Amino acid sequence: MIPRVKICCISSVREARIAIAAGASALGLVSAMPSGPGVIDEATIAEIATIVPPGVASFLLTSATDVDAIIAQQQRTQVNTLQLCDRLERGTLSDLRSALPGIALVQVVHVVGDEAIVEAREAEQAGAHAILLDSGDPRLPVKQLGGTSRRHDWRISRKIRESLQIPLFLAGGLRPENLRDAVETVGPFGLDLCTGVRTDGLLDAEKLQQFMLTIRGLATSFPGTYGNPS
Ligand SMILES: O=C(O)c1ccccc1NCC(=O)[C@H](O)[C@H](O)COP(=O)(O)O
Repeated sequence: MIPRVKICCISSVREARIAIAAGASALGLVSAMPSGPGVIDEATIAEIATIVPPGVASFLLTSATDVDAIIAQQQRTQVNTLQLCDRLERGTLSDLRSALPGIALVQVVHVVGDEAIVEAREAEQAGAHAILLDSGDPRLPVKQLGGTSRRHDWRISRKIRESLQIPLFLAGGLRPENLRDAVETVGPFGLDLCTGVRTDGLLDAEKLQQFMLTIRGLATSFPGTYGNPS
């Protein structure tokens, strides 16, 4: 299976069109965060969401930890996928599923150590449709919830992938040069990247093209990347 590609930190309709034309399966739209380079305002997120065609997912990245606030964000922006970059503190994934049928829920787990394995399993059991592994650190005084351009320990990511039945996205420091290693080591359902396809903060069509060509050149199949088919 060739992994899906999610291009994150999309900052304009123009960047969205570039990513879609290059073959991205999903676009990441980053709302207010405690830190990071990719934040845009909600009006722009809503504008971009309107031009995303069927078959391409529009992910709203949120740092909110209150279910009611997250529901309100989805209603304002009309995205089809919510990426929860932090742990919920008020309400549950099950509450979100009930309130927003048809909206996919992707729980981010930051791989800081082995405890991420349990965290990912708990999110699956709580109702996440997919898990996204990233390299932030929510324990810092100013939380890092993504956009770090750092890799984490992909051996832990592989263990997590093997323990899940739901799709796994891998994020954090991905670029054309380490793509093969990432896919062979982790075997993710999808790859998510922000800084690796940007130059001076802007989406770089050439880097993106290089990334997509490298992905398509990966002829190997990776059994088990989407649970167990039985
Ligand atoms: O980019 C940000 O500002 C950001 C801040 C907080 C959460 C997520 C953020 N970016 C979106 C992503 O999820 C990135 O695609 C992901 O962290 C990978 O980023 P990178 O390592 O730069 O490829």
